[in-house]
Amino acid sequence: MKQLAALNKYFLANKWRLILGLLFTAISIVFSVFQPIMVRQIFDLLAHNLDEYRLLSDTGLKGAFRADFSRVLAFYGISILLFALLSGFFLFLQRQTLIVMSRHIEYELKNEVYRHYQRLDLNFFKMHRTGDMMSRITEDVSRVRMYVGPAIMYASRTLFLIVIIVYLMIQVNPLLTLYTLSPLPLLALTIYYVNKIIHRKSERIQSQLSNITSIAQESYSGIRVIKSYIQEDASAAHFEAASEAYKDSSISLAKTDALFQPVMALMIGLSVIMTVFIGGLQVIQGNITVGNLAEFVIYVNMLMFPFFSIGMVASMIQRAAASQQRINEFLRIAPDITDAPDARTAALKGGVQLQNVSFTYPHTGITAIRHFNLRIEPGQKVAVIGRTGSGKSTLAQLLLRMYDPQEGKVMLDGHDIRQLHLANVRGQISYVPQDVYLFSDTVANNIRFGDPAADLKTVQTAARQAYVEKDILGFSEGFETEIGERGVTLSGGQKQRISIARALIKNPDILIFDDCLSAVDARTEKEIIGNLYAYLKSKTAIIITHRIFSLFAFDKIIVMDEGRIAEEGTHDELLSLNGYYAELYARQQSGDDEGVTE
Ligand SMILES: Nc1ncnc2c1ncn2[C@@H]1O[C@H](COP(=O)(O)OP(=O)(O)OP(=O)(O)O)[C@@H](O)[C@H]1O
Repeated sequence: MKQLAALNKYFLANKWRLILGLLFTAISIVFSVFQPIMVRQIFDLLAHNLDEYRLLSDTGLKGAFRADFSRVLAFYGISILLFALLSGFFLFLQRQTLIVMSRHIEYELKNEVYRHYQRLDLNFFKMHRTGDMMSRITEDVSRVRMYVGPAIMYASRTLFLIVIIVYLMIQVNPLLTLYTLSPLPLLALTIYYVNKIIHRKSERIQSQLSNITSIAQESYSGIRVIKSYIQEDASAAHFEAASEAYKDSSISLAKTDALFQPVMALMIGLSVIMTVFIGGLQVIQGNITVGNLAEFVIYVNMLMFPFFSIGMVASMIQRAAASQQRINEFLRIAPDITDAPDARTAALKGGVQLQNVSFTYPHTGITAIRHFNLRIEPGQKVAVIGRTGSGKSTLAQLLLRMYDPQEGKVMLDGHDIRQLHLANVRGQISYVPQDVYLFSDTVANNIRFGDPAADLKTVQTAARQAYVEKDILGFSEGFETEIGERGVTLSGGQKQRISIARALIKNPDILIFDDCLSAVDARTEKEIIGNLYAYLKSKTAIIITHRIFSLFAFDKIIVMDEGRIAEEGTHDELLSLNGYYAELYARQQSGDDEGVTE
């Protein structure tokens, strides 16, 4: 249960709601125990006065006696109603404080987990499944809420009720109390175990349901492949099998649920019978009054739910502890890439230097960069070419400080990148990734992601520079067109260019384009490069590519191979080397490969 201690800070932050909630619970219970006491008084009054009433039957006082007695009964009736209303009112306030508190804690915990995810390194996201991360922030947080709200509410109610009622019962007759309460622990235990079985079955149903959802989702996304391979029937059979497993589990849960109520009723019945039987004997022996017996029967009924909830609360707490442990597991992971204690902020001009850098991906052990040295002066344009898997994208990740190299230094304008604030580094570099990602939002907002304060005119200019404005104006709602599942479907080339516009609008000093023109045709590519040439005039640009852009006068071209620089120089210098670059150029010229962009 120590996992749940992590939630104490939230209780502290919500202490007034908690204190008031507990106070309202106590008040509500005090009002509720008046009812059995008054019932006892009515019964005793009745028993006592009935004989007197019979004696008066021949006198004229009978009518007056009845009227008086009716008034007393009415007084009791109204009082019971009043106390029930007051108890109900405080019960309402109890829920308004404790359940509201649990919703606040749920909100704060969810935000804490989300904020933590945002701070974690890329490595964390590579090592954990998205579904796992999502379930910890949704289902696990919901289970924890059951502890911080309902479990506390039921537990405090149970505790107060049991203490007060058992005290009152003992006052009347300790022996009868013992007999009456004896079946109740059994009830709590039964509920606990039945609840565990129900929970286990519900969990299975939940995972089968998510399996069904993902099968359906995959088949909708891959419908073109399914149809073209005529796999509709196989796909339906796959879905049916998953549905059947879900149906069987649901029926099994319904059976357990159906048993639950009768078992409860049996236990309650047993307690009441025991009370009436033993209590009746006690009345005959003159140890207690008939009123006490009636009072006891009400107490037993009042104790049923608290004992029932002991089992429920115990399993709620167990589940919450398991969930909180899963949440803590992630919250305890600290990002490796953080600001150094003495981190500084610098206005970068665009100088980039890598000194003997070696980098191995921590979770796979693949060495992607080996003893790498490179110097780029501010304002230089550099092309990075190389076979697939040669480490080009990894180089970009190191410049953005998504990872720290195990050896060597990455420097920006002479500052070790680890000595600069992370936000300072990433704020001055624009990166266009290889696998473009656009959010489900409007085109304009997707571009604005690079500069949230940008007005429409600036957005339009960036789109024009990325040579995508014409395409956007062709959409039904122009820049306000929604992208994503429910919006317009963009071509790969359009996505790439919107992603470039997003990088340009940021207006940084250093830009890294990671093979981001692979999906556009040669003519469009030429236009973009023409536009970029003007835009990049005073900026440092690193263009990772598989194609040779001979139009673009790069200050330097590097050819990478297995994480090292294999060739380095200008276009002409590299051609004269007669190496990989010259070979690629020749291949592109002859049309064996994609054409050289000219
Ligand atoms: N996130 C990662 N985790 C583990 N290994 C990785 C990761 N990204 C890349 N690698 C590995 O590092 C090596 C270099 O990959 P990288 O993506 O840098 O190559 P690349 O030259 O950009 O390739 P491409 O031209 O296909 O994009 C490859 O062997 C690759 O499998």
